[in-house]
Amino acid sequence: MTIHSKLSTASNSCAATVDFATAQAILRLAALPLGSETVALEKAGRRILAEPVLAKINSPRFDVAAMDGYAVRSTDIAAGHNRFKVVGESYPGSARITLAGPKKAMRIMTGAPMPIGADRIVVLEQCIVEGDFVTIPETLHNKPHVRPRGSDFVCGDTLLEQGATINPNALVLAAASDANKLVVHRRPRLSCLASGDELVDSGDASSTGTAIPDSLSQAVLLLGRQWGAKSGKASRVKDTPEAIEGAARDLLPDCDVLAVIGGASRGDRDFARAGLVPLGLSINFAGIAMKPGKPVWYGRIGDRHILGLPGNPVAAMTIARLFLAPLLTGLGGRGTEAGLRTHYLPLADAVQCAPREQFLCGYEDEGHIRLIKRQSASRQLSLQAADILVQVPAGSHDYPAGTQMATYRF
Ligand SMILES: Nc1nc2c(c(=O)[nH]1)N[C@H]1C(S)=C(S)[C@@H](COP(=O)(O)OP(=O)(O)OC[C@H]3O[C@@H](n4cnc5c(N)ncnc54)[C@H](O)[C@@H]3O)O[C@H]1N2
Ligand code: MOO
Repeated sequence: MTIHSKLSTASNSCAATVDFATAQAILRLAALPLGSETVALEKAGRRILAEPVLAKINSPRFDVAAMDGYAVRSTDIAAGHNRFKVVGESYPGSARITLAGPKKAMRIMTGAPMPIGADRIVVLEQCIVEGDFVTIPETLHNKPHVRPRGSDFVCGDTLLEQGATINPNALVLAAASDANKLVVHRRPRLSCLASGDELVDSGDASSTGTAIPDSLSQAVLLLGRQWGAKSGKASRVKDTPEAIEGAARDLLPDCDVLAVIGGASRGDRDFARAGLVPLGLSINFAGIAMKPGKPVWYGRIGDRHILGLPGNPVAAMTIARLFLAPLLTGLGGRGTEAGLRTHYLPLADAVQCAPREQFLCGYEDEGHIRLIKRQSASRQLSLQAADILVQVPAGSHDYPAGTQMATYRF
C-alpha cells in the first residue's frame, strides 16, 4: 500500500468535520471505565471508587463518653444525690463494665465506653475529688455528654459512594469503615508518540543549527497524570509512516491511551493517521470546527484509544485539556464530565466571535477573564500565564465586557 493510499484509507474512514459538542458526545460514548482493581488503603489516595464503601462496624461501637469526667446514673441525681463512690475507671478501648448499685461513679475519659447502667457524664472540671469519692455540683447542664452507639454511622451504612475520589476526608471514612482494601477504578495508562524530523530532546537543540526541543511529550504526560492517568512511555520518531507504525507497535501493548503528537494536518510529512492504518486504526472523528486544534482526531486500535494532537504547542495543549482530560476521566471511572467542568466568569474586555468556535488562552484576574494578548496556536509563550481556556461560541458578533463565559481550568 502506498503512503497516499494509506492516508486516503485513514481519511475515508473519517467522520465529516464535526463541531466541538458532537465530538465530545462521541468521546463520551467511547470513554467507558476500564475496569476495577483492589488496592490497599494506603495506596488508595486520589483513586476513584468502583464500589461503595459500607461500614463494617458501628461508630461509636458503644455508647461512649463525649467528655472527660465521671459517669453516673441520672436516677441518682434525680433522687438528690451529689456524692458518689468512685468504683473504677474507663478509657478508650477499655472493656465495658457495669456500674453496680446506686451512688456509684466511674472515672471516664472521652471516647471510653459508658459503663452499663450509667447514662451521663459530669465533666471533670465540675467535680471535687476526695479520696475514693467525687462530689458533683447541685445543678448540672442538661447535656448528658454521651455519644450513643451508632450515632455517627451504623454497620451497613454507605460511607462513600461509588465514583467518589479518595481525598484525605474520604480516606477518614474509608478507614473508619474498617476496610483495609478498596475496590477502585483502574487508572488509564497514557503513552505519547511524537513525530517530527525537527524535534530533539530538550537540552539538545542549542547544539544544532535547526532542531527544536520536543516541548510537548512530557507536558502531555503531566497533564495526563493530573487527570488520573499513569504515565507510560514517551517515544519520538521521524516523520515517516513506517517510523510511526513501528513506534506505535511497541507502545500499544502497554498503554490504554496513546496521544499522537503532530503530523495531524495535511502537510507532505503529516503521517500520524497513515502510520497507524496498518495497525487497524479506525477513526471516530477527525477535524473539528474549533480554533485552535482543528486537526484533532480520535480513533481506536482494538480497545486502545488513540488521540491525535496537532503539533502546534498551544493547539496541542488546548486539545489535551479539552479531549485528553475527559477521555482519561471517563476511562478512569469519573465520567467525561469530570474532565470538562466549566466555571463561568465575566469578561474583563469585549471579545470577538469567529466563524469557528474558539478556545482562547486567558487568566483569572480578580474574578474576571483576561485574555492573553497574542493568541496563536504556535506561540508557546501564551502558555506562560494561561490558567484558563475561554470558550467563545462561533458567530459574527462581539461579547461585551461583563458577559459570563464558560472557562476550563488548565
Ligand atoms: N494546508 C494546511 N495546513 C495546515 C492546516 C490545514 O488544515 N491545512 N492546519 C494547521 C493547523 S490548524 C495546525 S494546528 C497545524 C498542525 O499541524 P500538525 O499536527 O500536522 O503538526 P506538525 O506539522 O507536525 O507541526 C506543526 C508545528 O508544531 C511543531 N511541533 C510539532 N510537534 C512538536 C513538539 N512535540 N514539540 C514542539 N513543537 C512541535 C512543529 O515543529 C511545527 O512548527 O498545521 C497547520 N497547517
Ligand atoms: O487550529 Mo491550529 O490548531 O490553529 O493551529
